[in-house]
Amino acid sequence: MSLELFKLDGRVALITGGAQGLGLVMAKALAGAGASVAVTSRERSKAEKAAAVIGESSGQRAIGIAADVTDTGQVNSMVQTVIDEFGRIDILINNAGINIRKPVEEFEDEQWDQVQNTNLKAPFICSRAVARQMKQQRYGRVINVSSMLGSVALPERSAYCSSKGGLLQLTKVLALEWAPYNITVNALSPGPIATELNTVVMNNPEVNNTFLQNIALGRWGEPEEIAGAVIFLASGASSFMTGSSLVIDGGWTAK
Ligand SMILES: NC(=O)C1=CN([C@@H]2O[C@H](COP(=O)(O)OP(=O)(O)OC[C@H]3O[C@@H](n4cnc5c(N)ncnc54)[C@H](O)[C@@H]3O)[C@@H](O)[C@H]2O)C=CC1
Ligand SMILES: O=C(O)C(=O)C[C@H](O)C(=O)CO
Repeated sequence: MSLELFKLDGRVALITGGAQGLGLVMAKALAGAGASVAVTSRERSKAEKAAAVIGESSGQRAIGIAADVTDTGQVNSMVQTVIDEFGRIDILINNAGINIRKPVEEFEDEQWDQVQNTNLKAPFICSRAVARQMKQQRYGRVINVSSMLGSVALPERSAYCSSKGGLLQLTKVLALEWAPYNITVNALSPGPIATELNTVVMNNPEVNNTFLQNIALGRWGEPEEIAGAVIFLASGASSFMTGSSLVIDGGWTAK
């Protein structure tokens, strides 16, 4: 056994929403382990800027692609661009996600749909889009970024918790369907990590305090603290793991 198990030389990774937050950290981590990467954002300039930063810091080839992951046509062309540019696609990280927090009675249908389309439907259509290439290669790693809130509930997060719980189930079904092709499908379930998504929570002293009381380690996670887990799930080190979820929550769910 050696660290070779974690190396990603020659692998090609696609990270949705990879221009900031956890997506950017994961893209940097995979490039640091030897992978070529494609990062996507709805804004071309953001995607290309992130790719330039990743390429510079890792020495690996990195490209930025503009795509809205809720649009099937854009997703299919995003995947085709990766295959045209790199000749293959080994790792898909379904990372793009949003949250809308409000009581159920105040939720509008469009807001519910927006959360479900981004957090649950998009991982479905992105995974479907890479399936043909990964099956041909007889190799693939799909990583769905779910959440601790896929299994733990919090008030005012009806759409978010439902979407992330659904994503854990989608992960299992894809794992079963694609196991015969040597494609593994796993979820990453982070707990509270200090990113833009959580600014509103961190800036509310009362809610922030409740969060800190629930996190056994007593602090928010830093985005870089998920890097090791994503390299594990993307590499040969996790070869016998599929249909599972890796929880990185500072001990919240252990309480
Ligand atoms: N930060 C945290 O505490 C946790 C985050 N997560 C999940 O991690 C993922 C990344 O979140 P963060 O980096 O924290 O948030 P973030 O808000 O910094 O990043 C989310 C990214 O998704 C992109 N995105 C949203 N809708 C999109 C669309 N329709 N098409 C393309 N891109 C789109 C955004 O532009 C942004 O780049 C999300 O799925 C989130 O639910 C899960 C558990 C904990
Ligand atoms: O509490 C919220 O609201 C969040 O958005 C929290 C994180 O995004 C999350 O998924 C924690 O697991």
